Amino acid sequence: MDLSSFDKILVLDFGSQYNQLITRRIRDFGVYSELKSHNMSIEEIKAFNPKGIIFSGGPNSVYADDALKVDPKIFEMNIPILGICYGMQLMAYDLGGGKVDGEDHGQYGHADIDITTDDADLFKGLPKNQPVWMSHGDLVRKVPNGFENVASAKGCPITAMQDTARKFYGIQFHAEVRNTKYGTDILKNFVFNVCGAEANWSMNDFVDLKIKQIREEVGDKKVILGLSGGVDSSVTGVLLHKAIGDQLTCIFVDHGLLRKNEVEEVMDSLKGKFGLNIIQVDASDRFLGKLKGVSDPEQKRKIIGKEFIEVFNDEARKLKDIDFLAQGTLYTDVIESGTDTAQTIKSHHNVGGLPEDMHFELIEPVRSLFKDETRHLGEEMGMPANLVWRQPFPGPGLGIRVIGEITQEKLRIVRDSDFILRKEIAKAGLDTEIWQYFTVLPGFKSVGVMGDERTYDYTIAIRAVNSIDGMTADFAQIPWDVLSKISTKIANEVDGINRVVYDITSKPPSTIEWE
Ligand SMILES: Nc1ncnc2c1ncn2[C@@H]1O[C@H](COP(=O)(O)OP(=O)(O)OP(=O)(O)O)[C@@H](O)[C@H]1O
Ligand SMILES: O=c1[nH]c(=O)c2[nH+]cn([C@@H]3O[C@H](COP(=O)(O)O)[C@@H](O)[C@H]3O)c2[nH]1
Ligand SMILES: NC(=O)CC[C@H](N)C(=O)O
Ligand SMILES: [Mg+2]
Repeated sequence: MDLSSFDKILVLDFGSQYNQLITRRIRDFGVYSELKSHNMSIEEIKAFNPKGIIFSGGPNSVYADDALKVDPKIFEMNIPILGICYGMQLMAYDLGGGKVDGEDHGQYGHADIDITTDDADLFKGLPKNQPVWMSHGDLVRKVPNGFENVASAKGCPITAMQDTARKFYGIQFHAEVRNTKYGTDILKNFVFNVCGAEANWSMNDFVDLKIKQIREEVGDKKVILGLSGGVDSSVTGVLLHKAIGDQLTCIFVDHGLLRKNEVEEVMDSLKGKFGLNIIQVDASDRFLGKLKGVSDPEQKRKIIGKEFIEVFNDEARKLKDIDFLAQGTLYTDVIESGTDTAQTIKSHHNVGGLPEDMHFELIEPVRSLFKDETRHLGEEMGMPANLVWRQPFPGPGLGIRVIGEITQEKLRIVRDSDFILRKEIAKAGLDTEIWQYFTVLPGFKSVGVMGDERTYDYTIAIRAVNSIDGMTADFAQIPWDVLSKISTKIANEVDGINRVVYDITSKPPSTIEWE
């Protein structure tokens, strides 16, 4: 099996935080799609043989010195092109006769657009007036030669443009985000009606394709996998085992930052299952030793990332002749850690936290997927629901839930309060409904009164969110009576806590974890 048997849509990357969302929406339609650099050569594009090409959004301005470009010959390939935001501006700027500028403008968030013609290919079958999501500072002022303006919005007279003869299209808004009500339909109109693609790809093909790629890459060499018991590394482990069998050894690291009973639970759920061979390493002293006295979140993440690799190195030395390190890295970890074109939000330990002088070659088969896609991949491979739908737990563990310096005392408080929270959430039957929930120790003290005595103790925060892919999230609305029980139990049973607060922020503007 190779890619030539599928219809494909190529997405070219100009640096938007949402670029991979475009490819995954298209994969959701059953059409194979990949994100590639805007620098891709015409020969490489020909070899990929896409049915259509999409230019993503991006932070630059098309008229600036640092603007990212495409080879102009792409416009002569006779392949349909859709430009989104920056992508549309690039077409307007590069195709001749168009005009783009950034004067007195800026539109971020909701907007209502009007489709101004009955013959707008991308909006076939959709309402003439519809809500979209914008995020731009520049505007197309004049459409390029051969194009017509087909939609407008307040403050954005040219919101969509088309040249039906060449099959070139541009939209100023982001069809790939969920806030654009008919975004999926607009992308479908492009993929199926304009490009004529067929839905002939599925997650099952992804499994076959990855197994083939992994076998080619690894050959007869050996691989260790960082296995946390979480969704991403477990799915990666099962996939790798299908591909290379006993050439795989899994390393589960107890870094002293795990949740209560986690070591036993992980070993119970995975040891001897799916053919996985697991080595458990107790490395808590070395992690906690290196973290002593460190309070900066990015520094903590980098120390944890480096120490993980040190542990993997030590284990690889014992096993001998290990060339590859596998991880369950997801696209969210990659984009938030920063790329050539995207900014660093936080260094995920398994990407931005890796040391520069690493001796392993990395194997990360789910690196282009989002959490929900990885879950579907796990289901596709027959993994049980309790594993696939387990809530995410970050690699740096409780280390980024104790804000500032980590001490044993603070770890105990987060661990015990998290345990109570998880128990009560499960009792209330909410554990399969809320995407992720945990407690955070902000590290300040406040005054309380318990048993007629003054206390001066720590505050604990409850963080609970709903999300699909971890890129955006809303705070979960846990019923008051459940919250009330949790609060009472934590204040009564966890020594050192006299106040419980509830985090009611979404992502953005916050992130899910506090560090
Ligand atoms: N305790 C650990 N021991 C070994 N490897 C780990 C550990 N924690 C994290 N990793 C590695 O880091 C990767 C990223 O961690 P992350 O928490 O994002 O994924 P996960 O634990 O596999 O899944 P989930 O997001 O559901 O918790 C993991 O896929 C795994 O390869
Ligand atoms: O393996 C990981 N290593 C990390 O360094 C890391 N930081 C955050 N997370 C998890 O990623 C998702 C998004 O989290 P944020 O909104 O906090 O960035 C949430 O599910 C977080 O729990 C991490 N996972
Ligand atoms: N999201 C985008 O693609 C933005 C494009 C461009 N940087 C602008 O501000 O208009
Ligand atoms: Mg995890």
